[in-house]
Parts: sequence; structure tokens; C-alpha cells
Amino acid sequence: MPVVALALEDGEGRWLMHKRPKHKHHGGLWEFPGGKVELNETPTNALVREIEEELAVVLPPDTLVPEAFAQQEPAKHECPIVILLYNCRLPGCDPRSMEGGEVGWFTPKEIDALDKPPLDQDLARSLFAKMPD
Ligand SMILES: Nc1nc2c([nH]c(=O)n2[C@@H]2O[C@H](COP(=O)(O)OP(=O)(O)OP(=O)(O)O)[C@@H](O)[C@H]2O)c(=O)[nH]1
Repeated sequence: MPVVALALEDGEGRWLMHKRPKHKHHGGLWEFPGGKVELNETPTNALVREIEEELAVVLPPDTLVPEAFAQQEPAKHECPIVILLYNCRLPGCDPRSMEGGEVGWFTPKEIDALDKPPLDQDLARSLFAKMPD
């Protein structure tokens, strides 16, 4: 199952993370916002849709840059997922959590310390490994 996620940067060295609502799978953990790609959607169309639903931000598609991906071990799950992470620099945008979670802006060091689902841990490592300290 393809899932898309967003590494949204505020232009000042902080990235947006979303805390999943308690009642959901991985509830209470911090993830890069996003969601499942539906049938007949491209990954970027899915990301624009998910971010508008989840954060009330309309992403200009040409600001999305493919950054990294992470996948589960197929044996452990009935429906293994792969998450495609896109980077986007959008200074001045004002995301609001629309589906019962929380959002916050964090430095790479702060994101490293957040409790995250396994694939978001991998994505954060890939994203920040490419950046100078
Ligand atoms: N971000 C993230 N999602 C993961 C990981 N492992 C895993 O199974 N998932 C699952 O991948 C799916 C991501 O899609 P989603 O964010 O649209 O899911 P959701 O539960 O909010 O929406 P839904 O109500 O449509 O199922 C979720 O079912 C989530 O639990 C992981 O490591 N990181």
C-alpha cells in the first residue's frame, strides 16, 4: 500500500510534525503528515489532497520535491506499506490540525527525540542525514 508524507519546512530550520489522534493505529505518535494514496491518484495528487484535509493547507504541486522512502518488511504485515516522503519549503503557511491530532514545528534534534512510528523514524534519519549540522 503506497502512503505519502510531507516534510514541510518553515524556512527557519524547523519541520512540521503531526501527532496522531489517540484512537488511531500508532495513536499518540508523531509522524510526517500525509496518508494513503487512493486508486487512480498520483502520489503528489494524494499528498495535496491529504494535506488539505488534515492541515487546511493547499500545497502548490510544483513545490513538492521527492526526498526519501521507507518500507516495511513484507513478512510482518498482511499489507506492507511503502511511504514516499516529499520535501516542501513553504515559509509563512499556517497549518491547523483538522482531524483531531496536534501539530508542531520542530528542529531535527527535537524530531529525533519525538516518539514516532517505525517508518517515520527511518524517514527522519534519511531526511536529516543529508543536511549539514
Ligand atoms: N506514518 C506511518 N504510518 C504507518 C507506519 N506503519 C503503518 O502501518 N502505518 C500505517 O499507514 C497508514 C497511513 O495512512 P493514514 O495516515 O491515511 O491512515 P489513517 O489511519 O490516518 O487513515 P484511515 O482512517 O483512512 O485509515 C495508517 O494506517 C498507519 O497506521 C509508520 O511507520 N508510519
